[in-house]
Amino acid sequence: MMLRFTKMHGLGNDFMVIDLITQRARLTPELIQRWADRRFGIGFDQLLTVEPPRGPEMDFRYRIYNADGGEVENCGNGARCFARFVVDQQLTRKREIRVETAAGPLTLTLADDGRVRVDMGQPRFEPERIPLKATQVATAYEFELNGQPITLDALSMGNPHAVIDVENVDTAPVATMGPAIEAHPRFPHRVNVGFLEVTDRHRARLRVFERGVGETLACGTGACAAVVSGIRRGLLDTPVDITLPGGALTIEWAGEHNGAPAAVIMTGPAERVFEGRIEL
Ligand SMILES: N[C@@H](CCC[C@H](N)C(=O)O)C(=O)O
Repeated sequence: MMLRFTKMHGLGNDFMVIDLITQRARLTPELIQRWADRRFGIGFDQLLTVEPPRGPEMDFRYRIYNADGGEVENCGNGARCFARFVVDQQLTRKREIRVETAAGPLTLTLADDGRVRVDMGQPRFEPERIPLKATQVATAYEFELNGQPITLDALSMGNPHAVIDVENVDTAPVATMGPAIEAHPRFPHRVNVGFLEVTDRHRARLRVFERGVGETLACGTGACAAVVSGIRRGLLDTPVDITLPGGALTIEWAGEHNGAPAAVIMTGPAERVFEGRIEL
């Protein structure tokens, strides 16, 4: 049986997108790993599936799998590509789309300039919701890594993120520190690791070592987590233009009011690359 798919990307964070409304497929971690391979497969950071919603208040269900085959809760660049995909494939005529994810509902809006605006929901700081082994909420957690002390912030955007401040992202130790923190025993579900350089109060640069993938050209939830962390620690003010190796996103966050964090808004591009069919 042949399965239709679309290759897409958001700032170079690339996806295989499969319509599971008009087609059927049983996905296994082994199959996803094989397809994700950039030499022997299609090549992607994440696989996204478009599925029928399970409740009447949602338009679609959106599921996300990392290149290592593991299903994850959230993907910001994927959410924008999801919105572009369902409109281009004429699966909806709406311009404001409600989708169900493993992290909760998301609202995706197609703007007139072709960019997609996503209400990414509330960030969460409680250690048990990240999850992170820590006794209380903080913005600076002390870690030991290969015998060296390091300080990082941690929060959840539906998926877990660590944020480390660096002077210059170009020389940040992403390839060495990224995998060591991703697999640190204090993050029982592993973690995405962002290296944040604050340029001024409304601009920042970021590189992300993604859980289950490695360093990617961009990470939408990582950008949201880094901006929220920067605003919470008094380093940044909303809105923030954050530049990743693959391009820039605009992130807005109105902070916390009466102990409740505001939702994070992410705006950026979503591109279709090609369509294909693969033997299942
Ligand atoms: N690329 C994504 C995040 C994908 C999931 C992440 N690797 C995880 O394991 O949580 C984004 O744009 O947010």
